[in-house]
Amino acid sequence: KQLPPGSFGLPIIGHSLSFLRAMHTDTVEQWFQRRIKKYGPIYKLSLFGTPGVFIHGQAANKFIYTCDSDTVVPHQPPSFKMICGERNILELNGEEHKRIRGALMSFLKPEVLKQYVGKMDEEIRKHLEIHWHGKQKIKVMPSMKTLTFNIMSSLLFGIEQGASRDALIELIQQISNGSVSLPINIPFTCFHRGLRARAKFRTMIMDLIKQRRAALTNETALPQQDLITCLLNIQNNDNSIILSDEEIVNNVIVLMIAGHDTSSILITFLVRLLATDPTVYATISKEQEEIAKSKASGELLTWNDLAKMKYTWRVALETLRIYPPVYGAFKKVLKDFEYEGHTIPKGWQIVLASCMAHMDEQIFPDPSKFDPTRFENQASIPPFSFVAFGGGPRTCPGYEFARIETLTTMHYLVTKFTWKLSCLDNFTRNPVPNFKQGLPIEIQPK
Ligand code: HEM
Repeated sequence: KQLPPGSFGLPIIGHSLSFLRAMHTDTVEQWFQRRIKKYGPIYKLSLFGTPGVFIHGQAANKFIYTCDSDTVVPHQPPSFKMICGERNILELNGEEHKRIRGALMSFLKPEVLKQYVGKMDEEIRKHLEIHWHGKQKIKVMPSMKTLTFNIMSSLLFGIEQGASRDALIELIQQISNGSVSLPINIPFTCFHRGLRARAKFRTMIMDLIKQRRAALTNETALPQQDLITCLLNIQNNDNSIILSDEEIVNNVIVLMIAGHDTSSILITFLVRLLATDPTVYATISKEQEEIAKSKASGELLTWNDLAKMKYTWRVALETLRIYPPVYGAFKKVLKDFEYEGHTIPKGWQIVLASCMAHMDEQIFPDPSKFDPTRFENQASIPPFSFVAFGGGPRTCPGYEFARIETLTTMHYLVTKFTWKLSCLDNFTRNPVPNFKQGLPIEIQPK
């Protein structure tokens, strides 16, 4: 067998410590590049106790994202399955994955989500009214995390502001921390807290399922009122249910984890960018003010308004190119395969640095330059080279959801406030970007 070049480093520890250090200092790209110089573009390494192969680039993205699920599947830490549940979208493959994904898309597709622009708009205005108006200083990152969490609770579960929602945010935080922790179930560990939070969350969602099922039977709920109602309402051709109640619980947990951290990071980077790039600020401001002028006072944004925010979305995509919330992916090898003349053995993991393609100067000339015009003609960007939302059959199903909440939030921030950075806050990766001080800004109403 022609295994890739490289080394597995220290026994058990492998390269984990220096990799984690690179994540913390957001120097993962340089970390990978040093080894590329030494071993070439494909090399073996050992991370978190598992041998693996590092691959990157547009061709590698295409190969992995479209590889059949008998050969390569997503690889989550063992704690993820124990806390989120066995039947979540990230653990399932092939037909099972398709079924779950199809069910989630029945709510997350644009045709359904477009009805919810007004609801998101209300959540965002309420949030700014409570947390921004009348304030001089804001920590953007925690504020945006609360906002995206609230939007998700309202749209996915129909849980509006109040005690249940506050309880939920705490539980999801514990579940999220526990899902990527060492699976040691003794009091005071993150994992233990995560398991307890999951049990409480499960009870809450099971209660909601009962209520929504009753409302559907009495015809007091609309079929697409929220994600849970939508999932209960869809059926196979023979009228059998598509998702069991347990599957609904498992997948709602994954949606909450996958959805609220990522969008809040994008919005936080946009706020930072607008404070430091006057040209981008002026152009976004003009676009958003024109839309605001076309609305009556208090009128909610619509799907058509979002379609006019073309420049703002290009800026968001360019922000995702340079600062992708999800930098890469770990995958598990189920059977030996050949890649670029190397054998990748069963049992290894693939460390796919998918977003390294964002800095490929053959595809994105002068890649460090912030240039939203790159996204003027999206069709001209080669497939699998802009992968902030992944690619292939597992492309992020939350793209449209993220687009609506990002554009609506930016509309109200730009038309209602001006701001400047309180300090030059840096971020670490953990594994998603996290501003050390939460990105503090000073704001003024417009
Ligand atoms: C800016 C915001 C977002 C970014 C950058 C993002 C990024 C990604 C990426 C890169 C993947 C693929 C990971 C892989 O290949 O291993 C993914 C998958 C996923 N995302 Fe997102 N995401 C965002 C927002 C959302 C939202 C709002 C939701 C839910 C409403 C969501 C739900 C999911 C789910 C369920 C998956 C797994 C899909 C599957 O395995 O079929 N994401 N996301």
